Amino acid sequence: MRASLIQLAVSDAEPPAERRARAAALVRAQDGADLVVLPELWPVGGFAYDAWASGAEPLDGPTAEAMSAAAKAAGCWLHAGSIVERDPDGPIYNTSLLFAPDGELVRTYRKIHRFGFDRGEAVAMGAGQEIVTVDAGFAVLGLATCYDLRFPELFRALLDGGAELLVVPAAWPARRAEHWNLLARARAVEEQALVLACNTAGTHGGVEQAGGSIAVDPWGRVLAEAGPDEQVLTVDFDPAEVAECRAEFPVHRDRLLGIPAPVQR
Ligand SMILES: O=C(O)CCC(=O)C(=O)O
Repeated sequence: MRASLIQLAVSDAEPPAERRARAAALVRAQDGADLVVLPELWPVGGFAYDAWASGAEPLDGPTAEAMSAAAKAAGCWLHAGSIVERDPDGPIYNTSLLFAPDGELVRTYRKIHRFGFDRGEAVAMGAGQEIVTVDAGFAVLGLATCYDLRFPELFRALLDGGAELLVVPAAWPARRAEHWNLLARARAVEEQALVLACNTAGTHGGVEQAGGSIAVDPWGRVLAEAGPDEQVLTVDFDPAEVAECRAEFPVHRDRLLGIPAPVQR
């Protein structure tokens, strides 16, 4: 299987419609790939908080429409990264979109852990409530977004939901690039899963991005890794390796289920 991680450079200067057209053209060009992944919040300029409310879209809005057509044209699964979703009955959400090769929007995932560091996302967005796994035929995908990477309990829940391939779009700052790389590998080792983690490049909302999109196998080995600038990272992977790794080293068999409450002495 082949994946393309489109590490898009997102800048405050590029008008959203141009960025959307550019992203769609990049997806269409990946016609040899089985799965294409875009990063987090690229349609609204990532960290450009001021653009979130005005850039919010419904699930059949212009980004979903362009990405559906691009997935169909390329004939591949497309994790289109995330948009700011406008829910007519609620708050806005940081929502990932997953399209099948026929262009159907098969699942969405609302980011559960909002980035509370500078309060921006935690104040502006609603929190997702649903753990999302999707059987894509070649593997069961587990969906998470950016800051979620810091919360291993989510990934354990994805494992319990059958996840074999963890897909993580992000807008991860350069300041914590080592965390990004280390956590992507840690999640692969812990869950004995493949990890495809696609970041943005460039600087948006005044925050320089790490790039460094990464593909990791279930043993924690790096299959491919991007540099800091815009690029399409292509990687070949074998979904069967997940079951092989879990059979050869069945660590999940030894899990402590029903962890007792801590005792303070
Ligand atoms: O956890 C981090 O260091 C970055 C998280 C982040 O930028 C996000 O979730 O948007």
